[in-house]
Amino acid sequence: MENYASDDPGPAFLIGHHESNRSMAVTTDTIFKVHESNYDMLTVPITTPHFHSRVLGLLSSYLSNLQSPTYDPIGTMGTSQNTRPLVVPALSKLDTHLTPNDATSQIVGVISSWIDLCSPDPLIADLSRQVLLLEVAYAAFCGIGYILVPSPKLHHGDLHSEGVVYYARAIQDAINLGPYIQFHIWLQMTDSPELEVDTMGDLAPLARAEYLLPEEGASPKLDLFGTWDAWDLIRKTCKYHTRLLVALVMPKQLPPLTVQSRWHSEPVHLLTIDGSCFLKNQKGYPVLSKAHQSLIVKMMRLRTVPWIILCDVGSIPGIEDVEMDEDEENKSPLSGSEYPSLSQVAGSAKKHFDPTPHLSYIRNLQQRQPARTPIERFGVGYQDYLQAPLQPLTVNLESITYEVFEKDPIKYEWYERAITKALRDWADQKKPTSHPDGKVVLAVVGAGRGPLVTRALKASEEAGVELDLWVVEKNENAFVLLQRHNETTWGGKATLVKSDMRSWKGPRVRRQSGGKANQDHVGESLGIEDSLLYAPKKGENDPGRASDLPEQNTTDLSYTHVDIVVSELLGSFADNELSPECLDGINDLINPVHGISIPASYSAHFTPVSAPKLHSDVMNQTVSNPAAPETPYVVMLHAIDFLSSHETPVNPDPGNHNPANRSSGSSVPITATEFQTPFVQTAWSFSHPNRNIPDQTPSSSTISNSHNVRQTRLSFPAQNRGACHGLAGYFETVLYGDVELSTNPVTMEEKSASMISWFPIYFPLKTPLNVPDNGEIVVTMYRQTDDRKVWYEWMVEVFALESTSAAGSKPAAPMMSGAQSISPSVESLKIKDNDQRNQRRLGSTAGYRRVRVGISDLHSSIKDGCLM
Ligand SMILES: C[S@@+](CC[C@H](N)C(=O)[O-])C[C@H]1O[C@@H](n2cnc3c(N)ncnc32)[C@H](O)[C@@H]1O
Repeated sequence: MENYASDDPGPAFLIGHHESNRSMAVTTDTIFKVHESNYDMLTVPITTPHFHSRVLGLLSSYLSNLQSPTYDPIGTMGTSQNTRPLVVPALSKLDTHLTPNDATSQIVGVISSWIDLCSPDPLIADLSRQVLLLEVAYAAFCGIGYILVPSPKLHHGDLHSEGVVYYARAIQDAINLGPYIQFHIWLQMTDSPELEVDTMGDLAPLARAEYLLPEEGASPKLDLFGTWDAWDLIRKTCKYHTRLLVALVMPKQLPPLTVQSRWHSEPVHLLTIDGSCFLKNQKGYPVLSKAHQSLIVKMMRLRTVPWIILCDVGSIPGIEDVEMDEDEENKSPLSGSEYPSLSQVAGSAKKHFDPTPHLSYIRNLQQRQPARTPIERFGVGYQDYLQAPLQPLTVNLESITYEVFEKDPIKYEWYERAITKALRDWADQKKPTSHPDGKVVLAVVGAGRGPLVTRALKASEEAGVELDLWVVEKNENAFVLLQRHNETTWGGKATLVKSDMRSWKGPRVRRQSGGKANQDHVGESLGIEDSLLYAPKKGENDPGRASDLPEQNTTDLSYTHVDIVVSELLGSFADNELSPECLDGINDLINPVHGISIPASYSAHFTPVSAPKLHSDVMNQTVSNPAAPETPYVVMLHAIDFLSSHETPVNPDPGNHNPANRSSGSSVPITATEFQTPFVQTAWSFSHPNRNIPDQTPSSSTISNSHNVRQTRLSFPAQNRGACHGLAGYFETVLYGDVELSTNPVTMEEKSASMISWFPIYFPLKTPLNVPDNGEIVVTMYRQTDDRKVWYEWMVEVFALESTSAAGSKPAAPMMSGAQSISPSVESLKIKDNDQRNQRRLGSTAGYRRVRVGISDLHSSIKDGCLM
């Protein structure tokens, strides 16, 4: 991996400084010093310790005077928890250091960490809610744009996650109160009870005993998805609000990749790294483990690059007193903006003190970001951006759209390879051609601006096989360019036909020689409405055809077959731009014995995903477009999590906090963390020429398209709980022989790495479905047609496994219903699939039964179907 080149500077890191016990007024001068130290921002508590003691005092006097409520005879008082509510008075001068000034734009306000919005004691929860709202209101008044809200407290004695719903409700109020504020919920990656430590002055321990469960001493366990669960509840309560974001704590010990990839799919806008997360290299400099570096690299490639907040890493020079220990005072200098390698340090004679070594390290990490892949560079700005799929059949594409396709470094190269191979095979196998002179009749159908024509001509040269080349395109604007290319680039070697390929009658050839052949004759003789054959004037840049060919009469021309038809009519889900219907239209023109289609076949694939950003965007679009949640979108999927995947990561990083893998220097390459391999399955496929098209009824005015209907029902085991927001769709195609293209993440590297022409497709769900641990997601999908248009229908069911015997052990994978589970590319899953099918034949798995716990609507894109 190279580092970023100067023409690809990579994402800029914005880095902030957080001090847990900061209590000072922030002025423009403070911010000046922050910038001077190379930080970009500062966190500031919204209120002071004075406010904290005022609230504690209020609570204490309230509790000491508390009398039990007098219950009325019909018990209405029993339904009210706060019979005499405790009201926190508005902030006073001493309660906050914040004041509206120019500095506020560089500040992240921090909500008091001593509150407990989740407390089972309604008094504490309500007091905390009031503190939150007072602080938010004041921050909003001051013009603060970003707020950090301490995480919900998940453990209260033996109660677990009970109060998250109160927290969520309070956050909803806060969002409404600060209409210009972005709220960052400060979350650990996993729910680890020992990370929830109460400190002096916290409200949590003040919860009254009657609201807590008697502790039975069962020690709470680590729950890998516990904090994600809490986040899911909060954001659902707040209806996926676009101003509700995650501030994610980088833990000292990183959790499994399944957990990391889940957070990567969430709106993480702040990444907080505590001083304790850093290791020390041999020279005593703070460094991060390789695993931490790789995760940062991965996170920094999100569409919205998260800001990094360094927490408790020492003071900013000039702002607070720098307390140095002797060791630190003797440390070596940083040379320029580069963080020094060990040899640089050893060789440096001049010694300086670096007051912000953690910051210097992160700045150095920024410079060592690996180069972006071609698709990442190509897709900048398009990550997780919903686009309506193209309809090139009914809408004429613009030149710029073709230009974007033509930038693909792989697609055209692979087509050329496929055509060359097909021509060589044709010649080697001495197959008769459809041309009387023995030329192979090749037609590029749907030629656009002609890149495949250029490739066909190159392939002909490479293979040493002569072509009779036909070019069909229905876009009259693109056709102008085809005419120009034929004249200037292709030497008039192509015969151009402006027509919908479905109404083209096929190529024409002379059966006898001796007469005067002229392209004009060919054009006149076609007799196809709205079609045009391009015939350059004699002597006018027309070396190949008009002047060289012997004269003959048009009556000598007759239709012939196409030996090789080359097309690129594929969409992100293979058949969604109606390649099957278009190629059916020329099926009869293809040489019935030896005819070849490039592509020979293509297949659609999908897998269920969690995609909160896409869900939120689709919901927002629904306001103006009710069909939005029933539209398949083309998206460069990025912030998504695959719900069904291999448990073993593709590229496990053993370097997680292993001192042997410590990185100290500027020269060590970093790669982005690779998450697990998804379980992607094949929905259906099409192949051409299609020898099985049923005969059309002569009495019917329309062509029956029922042979292009498809249906599938596939089951996906889901190892970990999550929220299913939709399906990610891909395609694979066999161009010819072993030349294949793929956007399927499982096979793309092997088949067509670096191809950029297609982004995946996303089939949304109107309402997300929650999936339990070790659950099963079953997807039923249809490709439908009414002979005028084509559309998709999709529906998702979620199943949980329920033990039917007290002592049953968990099966390796969920049970199957009527669904298939086949992935041709994933051998291990094939084996699992066979096992499951065998089980299905037997009818049960001992000790377990499937319980449907969720079902989506039957979604249909009929309103936005593709017109045939
Ligand atoms: C995805 S573009 C590919 C263009 C070009 N072959 C390339 O690879 O850059 C598909 C092209 O097929 C054309 N097309 C689609 N359906 C067609 C049809 N039924 N008859 C003729 N052209 C068609 C479109 O106008 C468009 O130019």
